[in-house]
Amino acid sequence: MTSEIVLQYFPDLSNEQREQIEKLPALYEHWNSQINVISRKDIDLLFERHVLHSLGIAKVMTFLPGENVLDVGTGGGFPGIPLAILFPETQFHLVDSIGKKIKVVTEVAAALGLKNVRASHLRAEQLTEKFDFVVSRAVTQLKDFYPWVKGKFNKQSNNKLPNGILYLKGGDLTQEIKESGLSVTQYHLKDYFKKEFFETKQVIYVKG
Ligand SMILES: C[S@@+](CC[C@H](N)C(=O)[O-])C[C@H]1O[C@@H](n2cnc3c(N)ncnc32)[C@H](O)[C@@H]1O
Repeated sequence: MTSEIVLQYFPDLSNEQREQIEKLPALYEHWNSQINVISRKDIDLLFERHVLHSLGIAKVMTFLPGENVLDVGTGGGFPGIPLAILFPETQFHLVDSIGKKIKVVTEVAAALGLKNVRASHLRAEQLTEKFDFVVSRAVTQLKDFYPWVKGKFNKQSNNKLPNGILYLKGGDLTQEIKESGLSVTQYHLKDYFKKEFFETKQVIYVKG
């Protein structure tokens, strides 16, 4: 397994970032054997299906130094860990309602020396802090997700999009978007990544 596919689309990574990315397979193989956070068949495709997919958010948004980003339902750390590697000066708070997943995230972040990651065992609804952006993948439908994070955004926006949600989704989202009643912007990852896996994958942006 090689990190080539990540470097192909993110050629400007520093040596430290490359080293952190290259450490991921061994770390996830180790932790996945104890606590299942990635499906077994996906471990072989870690760079494409998890790391590069998570970094799809970075094709839509460049987080700024000092900004705060929440990853809701991070599981083993996706998309939060790859994004924290890419944006070392942005603060990431990774939360999950299952404690053993947070154990994996905490261990992986420590092994990578990531100083900008905090991981907490809690439900998103319990959070009282405010964030600039909320990221997520594979947690729940937009109509259920939005109320969890509503009102948790800093008022001041400094990026090309106002503070809000950047959610990784796939497949036909027509019904889901309609049911949510939200005004969304869809970014198609096939415009950035030329692999079949990304054919229907999107980043969904919702203003906070
Ligand atoms: C299918 S997993 C996805 C994990 C990760 N985001 C990924 O894409 O690999 C969904 C995760 O969301 C977590 N979750 C579900 N509802 C949640 C909530 N209200 N607050 C925090 N985490 C939640 C679950 O515990 C689970 O780990």
